[in-house]
Order: sequence, then C-alpha cells, then structure tokens
Amino acid sequence: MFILAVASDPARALTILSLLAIVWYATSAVYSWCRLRHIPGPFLASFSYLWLGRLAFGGRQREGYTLATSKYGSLVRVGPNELLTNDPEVVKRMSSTKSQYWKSKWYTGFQFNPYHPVMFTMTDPAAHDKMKAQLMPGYSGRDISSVEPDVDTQVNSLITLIRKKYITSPGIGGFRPLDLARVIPLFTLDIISKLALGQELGCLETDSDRYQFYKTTEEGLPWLSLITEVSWMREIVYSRLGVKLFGPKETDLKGFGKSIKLANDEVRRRFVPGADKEEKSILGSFIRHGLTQTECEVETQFMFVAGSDTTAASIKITMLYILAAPRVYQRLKDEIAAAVREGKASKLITNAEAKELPYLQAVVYEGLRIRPVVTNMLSKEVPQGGDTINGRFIPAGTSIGVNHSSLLRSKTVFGEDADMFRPERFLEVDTTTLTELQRHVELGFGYGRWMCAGKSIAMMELNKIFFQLLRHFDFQLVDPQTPMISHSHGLFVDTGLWVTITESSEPTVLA
Ligand code: HEM
Repeated sequence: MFILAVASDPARALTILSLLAIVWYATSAVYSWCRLRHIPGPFLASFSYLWLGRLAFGGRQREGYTLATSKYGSLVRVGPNELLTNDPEVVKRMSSTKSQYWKSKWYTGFQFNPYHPVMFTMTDPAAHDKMKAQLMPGYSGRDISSVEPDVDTQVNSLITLIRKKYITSPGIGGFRPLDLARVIPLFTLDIISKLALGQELGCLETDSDRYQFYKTTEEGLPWLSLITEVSWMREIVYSRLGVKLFGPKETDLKGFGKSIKLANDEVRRRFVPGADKEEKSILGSFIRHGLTQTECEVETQFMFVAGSDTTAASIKITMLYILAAPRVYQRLKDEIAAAVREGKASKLITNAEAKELPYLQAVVYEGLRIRPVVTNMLSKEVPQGGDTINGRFIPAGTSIGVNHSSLLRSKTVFGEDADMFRPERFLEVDTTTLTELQRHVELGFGYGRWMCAGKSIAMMELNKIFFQLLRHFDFQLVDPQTPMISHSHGLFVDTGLWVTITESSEPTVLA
C-alpha cells in the first residue's frame, strides 16, 4: 500500500512519513520524561540528549556535571534515561561485588572491536568476573617480577631526555622550555607498552608521539565522548556495520589503528607454535591464564588507552598544582632532600620507600582528588524490580552514572576548602580517618567488582615520578596566567603546560 502511495504521490508520502516521525519522537519524549520526572535536573536533559551531547563534545563535562550536582542535589537527571550521582554510598552499592546492578550499555561505547567485547565493556557481571580473574595476575604484577624495573627504566628515560634537551641555562640561547602536557603522556605510553608487550614504543627516545597515538586520541575524543553519551548515536556507530565503517583498523597508518596493529602483531608472534610461553609481560600472563588470541588482542588494545592517558592526566594536573603552590613545592623538596640525606631513598626511589614518605603520599592523593582523571559517566543499570535511592523510586533499566569530580570534592568528607589543593589535609587526621580519606579518593579508580585493574601500576608510577623529577630538577611555570588548557571529553585533553627546568639546587641526587 505504502509503496503504491509513494509511486503515485511521493511528496504526500514524504509528508506522512515526516508526520509519523514527529509523532513517534514526541510520544517517546513524553514517555521518557514521565518515567523519571520526579528526579530534578536541567529541563533539556529530561527529554533529549542535547544537554549531555553538548558537554561531551564541547569538552565541558567536568564543569557541567559539577554545576548540575551543586544545583540539583546528589541525584540529577542528565538524560532521558540517565541519572548522575555523587553519593559515595550509591556508587558503592552499584559496584560492590554482591551488587545486582550491571554495567549499562554506555560501556559499549568503548568496544573498539565489533566482534569481541573487552573486559571493560562486558555488561554481564558473571562474564566480567571470569575474565577479570584471568587478567588480574598480569595487571596486579603477581605474574611479572619486572613491573617495577620496567617503570624505573622509563623514569630514567624521561630524566635523560630532560637533561639532553630541556635544561634552561642563563644567557642568550639558554631558554629551553618543555611542554609537560606533551611529554608526560609519552612517558606513560612507553611504560604501558613496555609492561604490556615487553617492548616500549620508544616515544621518549625519539621525543615524539611516534605513532600519532595522542594526536588521534585528542582529535577522536570529542566524537568518542559524544557517541558514548548519546545512546541512539552509540547504537548506530557501535552496530557491526557502524564499527566497520567508522572504527579504527589495523591498516591505519597512525592513531588507534596503528596501536591496534602493534598490539596484534605482538600477540600473533606469541601464538606461533614454539613461542616462549613464559615471557614476563602482561600479555605473557594473559596467555598463560588461558586467553585466546582474539581476547589477548582486544585486551592489549584496551590497555593502551586505559593505561596511558589516565595516569598522564593525573601527573600533569599534580605537577601543575605543585608548581602553583610554593608552600607545597618547598615542603615536597624538603621531604625529598631529607629522605636522600637519611638514606631512605634508593637512587631511583622504590615503590615501598615512596609509601613511607607522608608528604609525598599526601601530594599523590591530593593530585588524584583535585581533578579525578575520568569525567565519563561509567553508568550502571538499575536491576529488575527497580531501586529506591534516598526515598525515591528508580525504575529498572535506568542508567546511573558517577560524577567523580564532585564526588572527590565533597566538603562533608574533605572540609570547607575541598576545592583547594592542600595535601596537608591528609596529615592533620588520625590514621583511621586518613585511611577513610584515602579510600574515598580511590573511588576515582572505580569500586568493587569494576575497580580499575591497573590501579597498582598507576600508583607505582605516581609514587615515583614526582619524587624523581623534583629530586633532580627545579621547575618554573612559563606562563602562570594561563598555565594549562584542559577539556574534558570523558578523559582530559590538556595542552600547553610549559615549564622551564634547571638542575636541582639541593643535594638530592646521591642515594
Ligand atoms: C590514575 C590512573 C588511573 C585511573 C584514575 C583509572 C580509573 C579507572 C576507572 C574509573 C575505571 C572504571 C571503573 C568502572 O567501570 O566503574 C577503570 C577501569 C580500568 N582501568 Fe583504570 N585508571 C587508571 C590507570 C590505569 C592503568 C595504568 C591501567 C593499565 C595498566 C588501567 C586499566 C584499567 C582496566 C583494564 C579497567 C577495566 C576494569 C574492569 O572492567 O574491571 N587503568 N580505571
């Protein structure tokens, strides 16, 4: 009938189709508005994805989400089916190992391979837990004795690079500024490639984003973030056809595609008959714990993204805050000098030694707290039968995301000055409260069943890098009026953290 109508009067058929589409959209908008109308939030967000999409694409998630929570409370409606919380109890309830909540479809936004989920995107808790049990011996370092020496090698490479090219000296021609926002990610990418594959990509050695990994990430993040947050876009792009059309491919000469090829080449090498099964990389551990070749490929690809930009974001922001607070800078330098003088720090500080330095620990935790590295919602789905949160019923199938930025700036937990970078807050409390504060900051790594698998690796990097950089060098911001520009598209895109570097004036080098 309809085909006949189109053939006889195409203009009329088109009008009917348009009207039907408008009616369908209006009905579904009213229906979804009604479902969660008792939860406050921006009006635009209650029936459309414009609010979420604009923040994601525009790189203003951190500011937008924080504003929304301070205006509407701890549970905000941010989309037709999306809520956002900064309530630590809700976060723990959703992610605890006994929770009935599943990861929501939001996670499929990170499934780069159309045919195979990666642990991070597995929504079914049973499948996820099984995979995590196989991956954790590698991630936790239980299976690989060389994690710490491998991190140390990259710390030394960064120091060598700075000495070779970026020491500023007095006089004409002596000004050699370094953009930390560019070079720190090279450091973390070399670490993760070395740990994952047994061979670093060589970014520090060449002082370059060799495979344009970050360039592509920075260009791609606004789109990735938009598509992940806007559910109907996600459905289209992450359909099998969509990923084939838009997804990264091994044949790409740069970016994600290139790193997929690097990872896949390495995985293929390990699966040829007679290959060394005892190799001490994370990939070697995955193979020993029974992962198939495809599982190894996708997990290794994911590790490159999850393990580089995240830790880099934390190092960059912490360095910026250290440099912007003379009291913190000097107190950290003093602790470093004392540790070296008293023989409490090896030539390259060990993870165990770093954990014994209270001010360094306070700086590391305050850096993680002041700007949590993930602005993604990481939404979980309300289980069958719904849930009641603070007296309000939330229907099954609703997505609840986490606002890490405001979660970690809680004035109730951290005090009135929670918006300020003040590591001393961790030193002014008894040991029980200190542990509570640290556990609260660690919510930035997720919680329970879905907690970050690379947390211990990230903490090791943080424990070493500030100590070693400030042990060897002194830093000054080149432009304190605009020290760094940041956009939040799920992860941070930071640019222009220009500093000058001189050899440390304190005797902090000898162990
Ligand atoms: C400061 C650095 C880092 C932070 C703040 C961080 C944070 C997070 C967060 C918030 C999640 C998601 C939790 C959820 O879904 O509820 C996550 C997951 C994950 N991260 Fe990290 N991460 C960091 C570094 C790393 C590193 C270095 C690696 C790899 C060596 C890594 C590997 C992973 C993996 C594999 C997952 C998926 C875990 C799962 O699904 O069970 N991360 N991370």
